Amino acid sequence: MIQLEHVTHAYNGRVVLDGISLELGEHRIGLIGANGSGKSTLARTLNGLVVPDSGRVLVDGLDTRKHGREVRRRVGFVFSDADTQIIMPTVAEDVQIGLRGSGIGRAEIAGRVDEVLARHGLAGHRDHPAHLLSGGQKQMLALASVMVTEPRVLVCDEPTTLLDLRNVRVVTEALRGLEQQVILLTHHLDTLAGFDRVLVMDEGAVVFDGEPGAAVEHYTALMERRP
Ligand SMILES: Nc1ncnc2c1ncn2[C@@H]1O[C@H](COP(=O)(O)OP(=O)(O)OP(=O)(O)O)[C@@H](O)[C@H]1O
Repeated sequence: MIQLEHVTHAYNGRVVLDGISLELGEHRIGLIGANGSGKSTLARTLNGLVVPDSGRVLVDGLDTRKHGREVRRRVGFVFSDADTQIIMPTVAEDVQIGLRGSGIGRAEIAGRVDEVLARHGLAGHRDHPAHLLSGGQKQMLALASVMVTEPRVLVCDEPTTLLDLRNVRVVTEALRGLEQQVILLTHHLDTLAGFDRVLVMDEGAVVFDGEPGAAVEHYTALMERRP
């Protein structure tokens, strides 16, 4: 369970999160809203990448302000541009690096890497140069590299933005199949069908909180009213 209590954050004096309080317990939660409405900043507070100016974020009762490392072990983060997340030369090395310092033995690491690569459709690319993968494969690798650490929650910040339609489907299906809690930020509104809950953000506040169809309607109406 993730709890936000009166979370407020400003950049250069401009408030981008304005006193947000939420309890995030559902399996699949979507977060939508206009560019600049504060979605990424909110998402980054969930694993302590951003610590709010005031208020607090609790992950299983752990305050992100005090327990950043422990929180990041529980809350994995996938970015929209996989290139910024892939850091090692080969596919297997990139997955493996997430387990460095975990105290897990070599044989178990190798087994976990193989299993995660297979689950993400990358078994045949084990020793491939990571930078030569297609955009969709890179996003699956970024996902695999986070999933190997077995987070309890996965926050995905527009993971399909740079992908073609086929790969949007591949990544969306992969996210749907996860047992973990998934919090998905997206401008691809149709990927939220079947989600348990969708939040709409506008100007630093959550302005709608409900089921996907109603949330998309609310967001569409909001955008149509904009000059
Ligand atoms: N590190 C930063 N320094 C200064 N301003 C920032 C920083 N990060 C975000 N902002 C500003 O905060 C506001 C909210 O940005 P944020 O990225 O949270 O919005 P978003 O809803 O995720 O937008 P998008 O849909 O475009 O990704 C924007 O005006 C942005 O320019």
